[in-house]
Amino acid sequence: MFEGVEEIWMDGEFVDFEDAQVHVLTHALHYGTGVFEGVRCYDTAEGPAIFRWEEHLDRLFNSAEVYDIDIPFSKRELDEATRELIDREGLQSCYIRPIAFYGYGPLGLNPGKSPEQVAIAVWPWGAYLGEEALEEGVDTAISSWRKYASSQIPTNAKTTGTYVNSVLASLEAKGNGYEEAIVLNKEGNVAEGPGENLFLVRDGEIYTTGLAESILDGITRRTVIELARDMGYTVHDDATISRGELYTADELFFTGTAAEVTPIRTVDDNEIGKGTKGPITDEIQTRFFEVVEEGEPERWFDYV
Ligand SMILES: Cc1[nH+]cc(COP(=O)(O)O)c(CN[C@@H](CCC(=O)O)C(=O)O)c1O
Repeated sequence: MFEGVEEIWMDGEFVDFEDAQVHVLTHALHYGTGVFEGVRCYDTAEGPAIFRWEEHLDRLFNSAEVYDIDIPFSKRELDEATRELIDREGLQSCYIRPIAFYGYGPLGLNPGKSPEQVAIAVWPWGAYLGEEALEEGVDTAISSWRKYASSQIPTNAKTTGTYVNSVLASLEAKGNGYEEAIVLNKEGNVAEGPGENLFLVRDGEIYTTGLAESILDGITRRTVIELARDMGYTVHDDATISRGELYTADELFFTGTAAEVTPIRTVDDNEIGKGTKGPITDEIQTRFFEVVEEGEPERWFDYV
């Protein structure tokens, strides 16, 4: 996955890939006390451009605030470091992974005097669930693991430690021969995927789980809601979707920085629609890729 990656930006310096190490007693390794982002730089018609970078940086700093992580660099410094790293790696398009975390210091639940560290890595990352998935869709299963509630752990923060919930769901799905899981919240209604938001199409209208359903406020989710409305679709962005509604949906799809717009073709072996990418999903996916290839609207792109 990281073939060819030469350097990582770490705590203010560009370090060789193999030197980007942390101590085994790093606080975040033991207690999951880190926050991160997943961002894409696309090779647009006008050259490499980071997609909705400002929103991602805002979310990173907001996530950090939840855990009193005082990121010791400004958004501008992280922005400059990222652009320089992409340039030094000679990448036209890439996936960007900023992470801020409590480093090696006294252990114990109170991070106390642990240093606050930041690293940024970039690497080429193609279709998250596989190229074929973008065209044909993925086979999914409802996870037996529920999404943690926002009253238990803030779901508006991308916290490293909380991804064990996603890992469990993903391991279970793949262990049972499916490509991805769909996770229900503690009420038993649909939350999202382990690393994606979920959209449902029924009778020509589009639904996605509301932020109160213990989901991440996905930036791709915001993008798709806006694009779909611009295309004239009615979008219900605060829906409560039951498990049964997944089975009877006309179309389903995931959205995410890594997943982009990935159709869902089956849920628990039930075919969705015709068991392949639905027509509205196709329209939205096509529009999404037009946007990221053309670099339009400008406001969503920061050229490297
Ligand atoms: C739980 C979850 N929900 C929704 C999303 C979509 O959010 P957004 O990227 O802002 O549209 C992501 C992103 N998942 C990231 C990490 C994936 C990984 O495997 O790591 C991503 O897509 O980069 C999630 O992790």
